[in-house]
Amino acid sequence: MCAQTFGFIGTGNMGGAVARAVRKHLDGERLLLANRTASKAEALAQELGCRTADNETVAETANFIFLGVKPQMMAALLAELGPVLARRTNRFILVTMAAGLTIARIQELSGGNYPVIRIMPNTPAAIGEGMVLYTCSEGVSPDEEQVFLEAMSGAGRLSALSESLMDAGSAVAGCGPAFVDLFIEALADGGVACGLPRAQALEFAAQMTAGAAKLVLSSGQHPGALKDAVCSPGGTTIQGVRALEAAGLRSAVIEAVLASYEKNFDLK
Ligand SMILES: NC(=O)C1=CN([C@@H]2O[C@H](COP(=O)(O)OP(=O)(O)OC[C@H]3O[C@@H](n4cnc5c(N)ncnc54)[C@H](OP(=O)(O)O)[C@@H]3O)[C@@H](O)[C@H]2O)C=CC1
Ligand SMILES: O=C(O)[C@@H]1CCC=N1
Repeated sequence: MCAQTFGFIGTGNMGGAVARAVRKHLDGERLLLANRTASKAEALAQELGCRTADNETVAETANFIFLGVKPQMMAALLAELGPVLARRTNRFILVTMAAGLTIARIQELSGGNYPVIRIMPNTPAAIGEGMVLYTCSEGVSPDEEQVFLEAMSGAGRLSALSESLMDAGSAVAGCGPAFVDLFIEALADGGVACGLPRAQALEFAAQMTAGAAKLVLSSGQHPGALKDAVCSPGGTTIQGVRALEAAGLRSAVIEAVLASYEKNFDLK
């Protein structure tokens, strides 16, 4: 078990998901949770068997300080934490998960050239099936990166990514669960339209989506080839593919990723 303390400020959807993942490889004593609405942190602390604290205590004591607030709230939070961080004499690393905000911006807002790890997680991290992109600032040592990666390994796949590509990666891996959830919901609606009970339609749609994704990853085959393997000549699937192409599915998905990517620039 890791001897470092991990603190979370902001335990909402994403901060909470990452805290759940980190707890798998971290003793409860080493995990501190703070949230504006304290009851949210308290409920999660009860679930995870760890402690709550206020923002100041987390900023004073944690070795890895996860900033789990919305990008629009980051300036106010770091203005509050800045004096506390400036008083610290021991080593700490800020971990930001905020969409759009660069490492340089986090350093500027925090008032110090502190080491920062910028991550882009996603909600499946809560169950160990996440895709977590990360980039380390100068000043994060290889040993510290290793400690961080071990603690985060319960989140799913971790992939180092140049900061210049973080917004693009975010549009695919960070926002993507929402796009896939829409697709699963629509698949289930289609099943209901064909007469399936709702619960079964949803189960079939979700398990199929998980299985298809795992097949892409494990087979190494191009998704186009896997699609071809499903489409029997003169069969049923190709008629569905025809309908999706007529409705512009692929273009719609590409536009969705671009729209999410572009929004990052409003948040900087
Ligand atoms: N949701 C997602 O899928 C992803 C989100 N992110 C990033 O994660 C970050 C959080 O997003 P998300 O979890 O969705 O948002 P949420 O609104 O679910 O969570 C934000 C949390 O921060 C708390 N908070 C706000 N201000 C403060 C403060 N000053 N001190 C302590 N706690 C505070 C809020 O408390 P309260 O309970 O009072 O509202 C809330 O619980 C964002 O920066 C986002 O860009 C990154 C990848 C994916
Ligand atoms: O919608 C958002 O802003 C966050 C960032 C990536 C996923 N969700």
